[in-house]
Amino acid sequence: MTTSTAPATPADLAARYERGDFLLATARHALLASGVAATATDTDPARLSRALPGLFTGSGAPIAVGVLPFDTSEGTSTPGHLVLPRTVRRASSDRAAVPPRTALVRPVQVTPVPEPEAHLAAVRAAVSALSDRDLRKVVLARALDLDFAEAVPVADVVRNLANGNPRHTTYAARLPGGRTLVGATPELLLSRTGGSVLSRPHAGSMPRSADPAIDKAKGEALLASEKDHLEHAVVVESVVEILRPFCRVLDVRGPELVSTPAIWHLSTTVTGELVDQDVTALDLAAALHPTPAVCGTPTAAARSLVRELEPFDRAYYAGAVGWVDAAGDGEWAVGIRCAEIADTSMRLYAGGGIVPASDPRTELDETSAKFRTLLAAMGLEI
Ligand SMILES: C=C(O[C@H]1C=CC=C(C(=O)O)[C@@H]1O)C(=O)O
Repeated sequence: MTTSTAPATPADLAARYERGDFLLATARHALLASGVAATATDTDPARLSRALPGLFTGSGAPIAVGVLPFDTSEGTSTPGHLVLPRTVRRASSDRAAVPPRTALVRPVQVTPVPEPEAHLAAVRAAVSALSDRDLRKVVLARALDLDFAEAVPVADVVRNLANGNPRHTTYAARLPGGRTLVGATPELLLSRTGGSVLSRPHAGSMPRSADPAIDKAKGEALLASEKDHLEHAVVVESVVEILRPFCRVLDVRGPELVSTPAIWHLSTTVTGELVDQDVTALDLAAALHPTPAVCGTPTAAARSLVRELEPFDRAYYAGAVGWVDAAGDGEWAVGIRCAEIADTSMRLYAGGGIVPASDPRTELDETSAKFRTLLAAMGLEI
């Protein structure tokens, strides 16, 4: 195992990413992991975590990187997947910088899954199910399949994501079976640095506008929206409730208005001090996941409704992407604004929180805006 200290900027690392590597990068810090010293694959994140000390010792790698799927409940078929890499490069910088952009070929076919009309029907069904089944919130997603005449240039997509989303976390992770998950997420599930934990739940959205005055008004409308504050509060309550037993102090600040290039969001910052230093970043991420930002409340009933209403398996969309080291420190991002790439095709995912006051058309438009993160990286407007 080598940990490179050669000077590099986060932009250099994003530019050096190659298909098969693991990347977690903002314009100010980045981690690039390459090669495979060992892997661990398990549907139970707790078992993955318990296996880690032995894997660290056996492989000599002091860090594990990887993904958790959306569905981590008993009986799920999509496993969490960790890689103990051979090489890890890290970079941080006071000056934000991004790798250059590359022009990409256009897809030969674009297929929404389901069709927009069917998503509208699913949102209506979800709103009814909320009261019938006593749910406070459920997150419903749709997908967009892009087919190309040639292999998708994964590394170029990743560089374009980093170029277009410098304030957010661009990620790429190899999945079991050789596919690649790529995305640029604004949402931090959990980081642990020594005794300090940090979570930045996001929920409540409003598509942005190219017109500055309209854009500003949209942000203000989100900040004033009772429906979005409710959607957001459900997530913060869950994060706080789950972190509280692990932390001796917990500080909650927010919600505040934040933005990606495509969307306004409500975001809250939760910080805490760990009681027990043996609890790792992966343990905490597994305890929090799936938050109501990607699933709903109560979790099990919301997950059942997601399975009933979405015509696809989410796999790693709305999962978690990150790393944990032998000391227990680590960072796990929420796996949204992403696509799964398999050779000549890619599936984009976008979801939104549904509460009793949700309007189906607004929800459809919100998912269209969320697709823009990946579409912009592909140089597409659809
Ligand atoms: C589930 C997604 O976004 C979540 C994160 C931020 C805002 C959200 C919302 O307003 O619905 C979602 O909870 C997604 O982008 O696919």
